[in-house]
Amino acid sequence: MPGVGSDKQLPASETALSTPYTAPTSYTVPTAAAVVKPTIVTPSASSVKATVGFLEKEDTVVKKQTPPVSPLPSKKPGDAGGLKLKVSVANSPRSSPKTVQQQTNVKKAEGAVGGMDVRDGDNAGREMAGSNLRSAVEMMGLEGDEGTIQSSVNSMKPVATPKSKSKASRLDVMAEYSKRHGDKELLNLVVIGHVDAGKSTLMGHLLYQLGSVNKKTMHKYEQESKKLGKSSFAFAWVLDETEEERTRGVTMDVAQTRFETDKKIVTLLDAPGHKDFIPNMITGTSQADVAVLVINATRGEFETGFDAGGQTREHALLARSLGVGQVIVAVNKMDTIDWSQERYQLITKKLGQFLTRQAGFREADVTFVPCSGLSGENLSRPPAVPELVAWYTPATTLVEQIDKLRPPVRPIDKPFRLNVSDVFTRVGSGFNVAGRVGSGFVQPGDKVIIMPAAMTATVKNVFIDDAPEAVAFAGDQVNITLSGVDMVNVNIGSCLCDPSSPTKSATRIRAKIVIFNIAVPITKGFPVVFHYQSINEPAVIKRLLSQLNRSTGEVVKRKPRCLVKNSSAVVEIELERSLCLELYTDFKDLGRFMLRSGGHTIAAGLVEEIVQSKMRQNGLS
Ligand SMILES: Nc1nc2c(ncn2[C@@H]2O[C@H](COP(=O)(O)OP(=O)(O)OP(=O)(O)O)[C@@H](O)[C@H]2O)c(=O)[nH]1
Repeated sequence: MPGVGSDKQLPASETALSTPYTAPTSYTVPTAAAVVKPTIVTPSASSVKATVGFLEKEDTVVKKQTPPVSPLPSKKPGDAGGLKLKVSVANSPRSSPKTVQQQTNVKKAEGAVGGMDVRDGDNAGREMAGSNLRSAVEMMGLEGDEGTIQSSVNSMKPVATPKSKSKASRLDVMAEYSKRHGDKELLNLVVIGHVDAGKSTLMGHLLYQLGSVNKKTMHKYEQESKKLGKSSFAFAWVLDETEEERTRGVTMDVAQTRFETDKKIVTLLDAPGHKDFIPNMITGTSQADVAVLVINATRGEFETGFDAGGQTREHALLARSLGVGQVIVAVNKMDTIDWSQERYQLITKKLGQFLTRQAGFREADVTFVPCSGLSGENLSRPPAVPELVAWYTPATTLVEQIDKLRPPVRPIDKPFRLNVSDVFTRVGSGFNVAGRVGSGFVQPGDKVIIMPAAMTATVKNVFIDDAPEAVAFAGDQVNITLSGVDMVNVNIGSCLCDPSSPTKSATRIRAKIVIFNIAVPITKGFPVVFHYQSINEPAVIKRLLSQLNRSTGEVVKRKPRCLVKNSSAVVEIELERSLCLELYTDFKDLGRFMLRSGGHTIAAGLVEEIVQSKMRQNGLS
């Protein structure tokens, strides 16, 4: 079958490094039609406990750029859901689809850290999945066991910060919040997995089965993909929208859309699997509550994805480190192995051990589903293939598993934060920003401070899925019309925040990090790429302050000379330019970051302290 199991490689010319840094952008196609209103859920005490600290986060970039000016493209008939958004870390104007070159600029940034080419990774980490990783993950408060999670994060419990009183007086926010808490729960779900595992096909087919894509559009995709000799990618085209993605059969950006099940309204983020686009995958995953990890069950292909160099482990570890607490493993392409129970059991056993023992997921938060994205078996309808029905009992479909996922706690009682993922003008409403509300809530009429420019602006309108709203809460993807500030003061990566509690802008931070399975130890001056939300920024590990016991977090050595694989430490990191960052103790979901080097993820970290802050440097304000 075409495409099955092929390891898609991009031509070298397209992955070559040439420019040192790219700012993120996003691509939004809101529409008045088929608007799906999100429902915010107040989780039960048990779900709160089980999801300590695992909340979605926001895009941030600190890079001066000319804001693109473009009207919003209109929705195409048959597009899934009411909103389709491409989230990426490339620097194209928001209204243009990403090109391979733009996408690979991310990699260029990594290769050019500190003026040093670290692409080949000779001095960088190789594999994340070390045998001792579990204890490292535990130290980060990511331990699967609930009790241990609690004790691990006790020392860094978020501090409740007061919400803006002026806002609360204008609208009974909690009443509004409860009103929106309808029957359906809102979930942000990222689809991850090794390249070619079938992520886009699986989700495209699911969207089709759920009626989010009409027959006419699907027929069009079938015809057009056939013409290109890529008929097996027809369902993937639902999510892979750009010409480059379709002709190459490679997802490059994170595609965002929505679908509804009986119990959930799901914001779906389809992440790229190719290793060149890990920064984009991080962007998407940092906004997710839960994940579907897609596995290619084909003989030899599961092994390739799971073994050293495959993205299965890296994606799972990244997701866990970025706060995703629940994962559904979709064991896909079961049709290629004749629905073999034996093979399914082998895969679920190996992955189950890895996810719970090394990646730090709780056993109860890992579920498995056998399916075929291509044939549509066991996605939204109970299986009918006799070979599967024979042993898969009781049968649970992918949608039923999604319905069982718990929504996270939305930090609406925290000060307002929105990291800007897009800046644009809109016909009829003027200057807009897009992004996800990271914490708190926002209403038309609110005054906000834009950081790091430190400018005040007024919120004129708040839109969710292109419909005006009286208030938007943490977790909502919004477009906000601003007035009282010049557009040049707002960039992708700027943070809109509550004037009574503005965000911090950092150039140097103290952070607790867990180091993955790196090949070369980290020493003072080690260049890294700092990934925070949707941005990536060159940085340097300036000081190694202490090495920690991976299990207890106690200091075992002060001022170590180097940090080896699978260890944990407190370090000082200097950022090339200032970033709007949050402390993990204040905003647990906004205080996490990843470090990469040489194209590999080498560590996950928590921001403990802003050591140095520069508000106006490098033309950022
Ligand atoms: N036989 C079979 N082929 C599948 C199945 N799911 C996907 N494929 C094929 O696998 C190939 C890759 O599918 P995609 O959906 O593009 O995979 P992906 O994981 O989204 O790829 P990237 O995002 O680029 O990593 C296509 O040729 C699909 O038709 C399946 O369940 N069975």
